[in-house]
Amino acid sequence: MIELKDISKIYKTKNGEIAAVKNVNLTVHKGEIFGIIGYSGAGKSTMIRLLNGLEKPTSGSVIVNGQPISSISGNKLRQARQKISMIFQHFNLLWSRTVAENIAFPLEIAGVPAAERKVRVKELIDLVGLSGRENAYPSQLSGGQKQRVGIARALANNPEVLLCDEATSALDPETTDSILELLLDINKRLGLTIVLITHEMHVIRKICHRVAVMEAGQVVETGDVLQVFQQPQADITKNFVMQVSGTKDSKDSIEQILANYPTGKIVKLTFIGNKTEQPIISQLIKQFNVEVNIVHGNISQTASGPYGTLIVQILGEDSNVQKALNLLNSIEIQTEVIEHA
Ligand SMILES: Nc1ncnc2c1ncn2[C@@H]1O[C@H](COP(=O)(O)OP(=O)(O)OP(=O)(O)O)[C@@H](O)[C@H]1O
Repeated sequence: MIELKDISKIYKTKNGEIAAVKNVNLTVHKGEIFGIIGYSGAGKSTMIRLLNGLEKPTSGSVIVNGQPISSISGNKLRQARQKISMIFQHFNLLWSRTVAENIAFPLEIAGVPAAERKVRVKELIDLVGLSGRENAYPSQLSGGQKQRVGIARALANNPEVLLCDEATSALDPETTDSILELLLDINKRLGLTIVLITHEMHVIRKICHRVAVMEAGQVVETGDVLQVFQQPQADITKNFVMQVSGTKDSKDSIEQILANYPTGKIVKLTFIGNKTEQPIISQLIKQFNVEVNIVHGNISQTASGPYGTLIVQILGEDSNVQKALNLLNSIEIQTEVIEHA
C-alpha cells in the first residue's frame, strides 16, 4: 500500500545541510495502523510531508496506493492526494463554518452535488459520534469534538490512507483514548490504512499494529508492536517502552527491596498473549523451592493482544534460581536480570 524506498531528504540552510530523513526504507500494508515514533527533530513531520507529496525526497521513491507520489506533479499529484487524507494536532478547522459545513467542505471542492453532500455529511456525523452538534461552530466544541470533525472531514471523500500528524497531542489523556478508539473503529470498519506520527508510546501501544522508531532522521527499529514491546532492541526504543510499562518508576522499589533482601536476583519478565493469564509465579515457587518478591507489575492491552511486565526478586539456591529462569525462557517469557545480589 505504501512503500518508501531508500528515502533521504536534505534541507539546504544558511548554516549548511540538514539531513531530516536518511536512507529510510519502509512498507505499510493495506489496512494496517502503522505508527512512526520519535522525539522532536527525529524527522517525523518530514516523513508525513513526503507521504502526502507536500515534499519531494532528495533521493529515493515514495509509492502510495500504487501512485509514485515522489515523481508526479500537477493534476496527477492532486488526484493521487484525494485518496490521502490527513488530520492534524490543532485540527485545522474553518472557524466561520459549522460542524456540518466543515465536513461538507472537501465534498464541495470535489464537486459533489448538494443533495448527495447532505446525505454523506449526515453519515459522517453519525460515524464520528457528533449527532446533535451539526450546527455548532468549532469554538463551541471541546478538543475531542474538534478532532472528530477533523476525522469526519478527512473521511469525506473515501480516502485509501489516513495520515495522522500528532492527532492527539493537544488532548487530555481521556479524550486521547476516545479519539484513538474512534480511529481503531474506523480502521476495522472501513479497512482504512492509517499512518500516524507521535512522540507518545501510549498511542503506539493502544492502536498500532506495527511501529517504526526514528532517531536523527533514521529508522532505528521496526516491528510488530507486541514484539517491539517484548524485545526492544535500540536504546531509544527501550526508553519509549519504559514510558508506558511504568518500569522507570520501579528503580526506587528495587533499591528498597535490595536493602531489605540483599540476596537473589532481580529479574524483569516480559510476556505477551495468554501468558499474561497463567499462574507462573506460583509454579516457580512450588517447582523450584524459590521465593519470589514482586517489585512491580503491569499489564497493558495493545491492538494485537495483552502485554505484561513484571519485576521480581527471586531468592533461593543459585542452581534453583537458574532452573526457574530456564523454565521462564522455555515458555517464551522474556527474562532480563537487572540486578545481581
Ligand atoms: N523546511 C526545513 N528547512 C530546514 N530544516 C528543516 C525543515 N524541516 C525540517 N527541518 C529539520 O529537519 C529535522 C527533522 O525535522 P522534523 O520536523 O521532520 O522532525 P519531527 O520529528 O517532526 O520533530 P517535531 O515533532 O519537533 O516537528 C530537524 O532538524 C528540523 O530542524
